[in-house]
Amino acid sequence: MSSTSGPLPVIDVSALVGPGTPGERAAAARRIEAACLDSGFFYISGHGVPPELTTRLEDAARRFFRLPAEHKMRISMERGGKAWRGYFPVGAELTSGRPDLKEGVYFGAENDPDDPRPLHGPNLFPGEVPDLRATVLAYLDAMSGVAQGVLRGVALALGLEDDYFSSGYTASPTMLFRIFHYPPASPSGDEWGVGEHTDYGLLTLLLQDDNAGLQVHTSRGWIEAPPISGTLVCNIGDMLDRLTGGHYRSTPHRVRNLTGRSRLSFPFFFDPGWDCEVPPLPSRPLRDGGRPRWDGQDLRAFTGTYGDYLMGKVGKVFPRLRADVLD
Ligand SMILES: O=C(O)CCC(=O)C(=O)O
Ligand SMILES: [Fe+2]
Repeated sequence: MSSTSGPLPVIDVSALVGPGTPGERAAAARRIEAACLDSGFFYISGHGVPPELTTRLEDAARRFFRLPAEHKMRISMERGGKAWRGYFPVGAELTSGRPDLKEGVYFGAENDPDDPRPLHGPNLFPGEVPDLRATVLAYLDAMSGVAQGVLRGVALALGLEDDYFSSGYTASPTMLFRIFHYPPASPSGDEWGVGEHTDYGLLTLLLQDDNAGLQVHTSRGWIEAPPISGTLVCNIGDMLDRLTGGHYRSTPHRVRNLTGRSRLSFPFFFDPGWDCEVPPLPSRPLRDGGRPRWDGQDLRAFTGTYGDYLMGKVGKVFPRLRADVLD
């Protein structure tokens, strides 16, 4: 249960996200590679997202969570149906089989109402916080540019063309975005804001307010990933772990808010296209001989598309919504 403090690297990605010389890009890629081989978690600076956009987002999110419960329920996930968008109250999501001590709103790319794919469709925005819509959509747009830049670095690190992801797996990415509010946890209880899990896709980019709570399970034990102003926490998901034969780690993490204050976080998930299969790269032998990972799952054994993989996970974390999404 204990966690020790241990710094994760802060990597300047400006040369990958914006203009950069081949030398600068290669240097950033080497730092990303070292972090991916180690814990699979790092901070990024130089991402170019305007601070006023993140301030606006935080401010609008705070106003939303302060609304009376019945107002928040006007955009409840039940109304989002198979698009899997909208608000869920504290206790409705079960990340690792137990209710999480958090409430939140699920968003994604703004899709057509007739999009036949599960988890695709229009977002639900609250009428009471009218600026949230434009702010979330601007933030999604900014994040997809940052994610393509970080993946350019990952591609270079893997010895691939720098557009390997942007012209392939993420040419038409699956993008999900959430805003979470973690009420303070009781220091004597054993409630988790988010239970231990790994993320499902390629990359997660996490904005945190100034309250700590995120913990990462590295080979040196559980360490904290506290907020660092102006940075985002970046971690890799199961699909990048699978693609690299386990060389890049999709590392378990969890959240416990012991600050005594309300914590807000904003994870953005940048994942392969819905219909993409993500087989391991041919040139990579399995790390540790393909030893099963923390949860006993063998990522290599899965067959199917990223959409299939994601749907398998969704049914577990939102059992009540499963019928909506799966029928
Ligand atoms: O809120 C956080 O700090 C992390 C959230 C997270 O791990 C997730 O949504 O996958
Ligand atoms: Fe996560």
